[in-house]
Amino acid sequence: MPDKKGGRIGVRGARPGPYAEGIRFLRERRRVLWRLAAWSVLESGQTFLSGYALARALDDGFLAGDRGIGLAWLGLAVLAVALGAYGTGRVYRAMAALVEPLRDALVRRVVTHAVGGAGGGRTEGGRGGGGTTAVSRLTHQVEIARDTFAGLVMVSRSFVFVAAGALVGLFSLAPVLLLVVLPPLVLGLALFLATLRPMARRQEAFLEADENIAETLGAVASGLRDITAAGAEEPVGADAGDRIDAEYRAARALARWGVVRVVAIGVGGRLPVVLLLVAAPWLLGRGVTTGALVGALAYLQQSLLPALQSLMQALGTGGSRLAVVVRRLAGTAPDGGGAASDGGGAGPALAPGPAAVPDGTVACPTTPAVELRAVTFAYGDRAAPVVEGLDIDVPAGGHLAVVGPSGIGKSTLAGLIAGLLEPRSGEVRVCGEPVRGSGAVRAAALRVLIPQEAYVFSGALADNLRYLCPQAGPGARTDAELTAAAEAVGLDVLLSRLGGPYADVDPGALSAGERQLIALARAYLSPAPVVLLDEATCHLDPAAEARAERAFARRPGTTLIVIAHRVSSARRAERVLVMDGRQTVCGRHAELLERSPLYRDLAGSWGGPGSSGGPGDSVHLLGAGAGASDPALAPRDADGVHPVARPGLPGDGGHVVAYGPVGQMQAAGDLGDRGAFGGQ
Ligand SMILES: Nc1ncnc2c1ncn2[C@@H]1O[C@H](COP(=O)(O)OP(=O)(O)OP(=O)(O)O)[C@@H](O)[C@H]1O
Repeated sequence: MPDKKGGRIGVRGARPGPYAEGIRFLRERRRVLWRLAAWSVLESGQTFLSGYALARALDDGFLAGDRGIGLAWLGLAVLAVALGAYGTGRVYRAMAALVEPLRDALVRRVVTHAVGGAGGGRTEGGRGGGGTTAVSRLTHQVEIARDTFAGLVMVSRSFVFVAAGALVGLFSLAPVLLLVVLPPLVLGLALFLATLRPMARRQEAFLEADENIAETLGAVASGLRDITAAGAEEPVGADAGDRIDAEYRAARALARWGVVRVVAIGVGGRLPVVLLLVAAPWLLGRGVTTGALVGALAYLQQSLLPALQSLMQALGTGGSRLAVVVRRLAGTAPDGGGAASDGGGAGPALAPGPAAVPDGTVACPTTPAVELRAVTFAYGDRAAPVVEGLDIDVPAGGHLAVVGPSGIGKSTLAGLIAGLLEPRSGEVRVCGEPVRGSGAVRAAALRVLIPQEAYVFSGALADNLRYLCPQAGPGARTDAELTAAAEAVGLDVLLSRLGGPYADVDPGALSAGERQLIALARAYLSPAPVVLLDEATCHLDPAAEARAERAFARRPGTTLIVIAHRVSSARRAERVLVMDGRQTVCGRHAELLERSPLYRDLAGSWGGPGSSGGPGDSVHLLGAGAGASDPALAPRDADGVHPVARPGLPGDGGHVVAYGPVGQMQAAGDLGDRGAFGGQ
């Protein structure tokens, strides 16, 4: 909305939108447009004569017994066709003068933006591969935009001039013909125009659904090992099925509007013919000649109907495609954002969002890095929930250990965070991205899950290690980085023994622990900032496990969640989540030893009580209703620093475990007969 000073509220000084730019582009090329129009008149002359000459040839020539006149009129029509063809050739030349500058302008913008983006810190120091890929992808889109734009201009122009030629011809033959032809033609056109907007929206929805499928299947194909390892075939299959269903629905909605469009073509293109035939006696009675009737039919069948069909086809599909492509290009999002910003063809290299930190690991742009909100999950509709009403916040850079008896749901929790399992209710986010639905692919790129079963494939060790890294651009790993990662997680001995990163590995010849080390180094090298280790070190000895975990804890920008099977793992973590159904609690190791009988038992069975908490560690065991009255929690809640008690959790089964910033514990519960640890 323009404001009183003539600017635009909120966008003063901003770049004009793509459509405004399009209009300006055309205005600046008025001369080319006039040239186009002038040559198009030759085409309309041909249309005019196609009916008029036929009518005259019949009425004044063949029906009047004068073949010479008849043939002369037909000859004139043929001459007009030749002239029209010449005009069409000139139209193409004028068209080049219109569309090539458009292409140049779009390419200039894309390249400028990509180069600027590379300099703006969105690519990792010195690596330009992602920029090259993005530019190549976008210049391809520019070609699509140019071709589609050219097609639209050609077809719209052709319709206007053909319609003008035909209508002038009908009027010249007998004005009363327009009475029969014009109403259905106008009605059909109006109906078609009314379908444009809704159909464009459906078309975009369909394209988006289609891209979502491609994206999901791409992610599934590249993550098959993870999916199999985590036993997530069913939910992943269900997710892909949902997307296929969504595309099916989008296709049906599009098809419904397609029916309206067919009706529009019928009304605008076919109905005039029928009406002309039905009204023939009436028209003949009003002085319309046989030749004029045949000429009118020729106008309808040979000129108007094909022009109308081409227009509808071009505007219907090409218009929507152009709108999508132009919006992406105008957004100058090298990922091809816009409708497909949820991954539609977006390469990770220049994707908007998290910035790359120096070592190529993506930094979480948000904290908490992992959020669970009132998450309830069960394996099956009638099964008892494994996780119920769970809230967890793990701050970016945090280190959480998850412990609990066998079968309590630790791997399930890892699967939920990784987005492999779909909660019955609640929401899971990684670095602010929902792990299911629209943000799933982005979230998947932000986390890496290493399960207990380490998969190593036959081939070069380097290929195994780079398996989760992009080939080029940010996150692509040099040989030196491979060696450094191997050193960090404790794979260095094996690496030397095998003969370097390019030595072949035979998975069968490796021990379970060695395979785990390779999987750990692979996760270490991935650009994902959130690392989930689901008993991924269980085959390592305690010292090797400690070395690997410490490596991840020190890895820049990393949020580490370890499903622990040794007390030493829990002791190393900043916080420990003790999964115990409704008695799930979270706290420091020392606090939990004091407060959680289960944790004490686990620690005991693991072989010792471990260390005690340091000074300043304190614990709030919250009994029924304590959340509201606990003085330690009330001010935080009031300040909105952290959500605490959640009375709205489903049923009475909810519990809240909130893991605040490092060095600060925040927790409370919707307690009832349950408890949660909190401390600060
Ligand atoms: N794919 C599945 N289908 C049905 N039930 C499952 C599935 N995976 C796990 N469960 C059940 O869910 C519950 C939690 O299992 P989960 O593997 O998450 O526990 P866990 O704490 O990781 O166990 P462990 O320490 O033994 O690995 C168990 O009762 C388990 O039998």
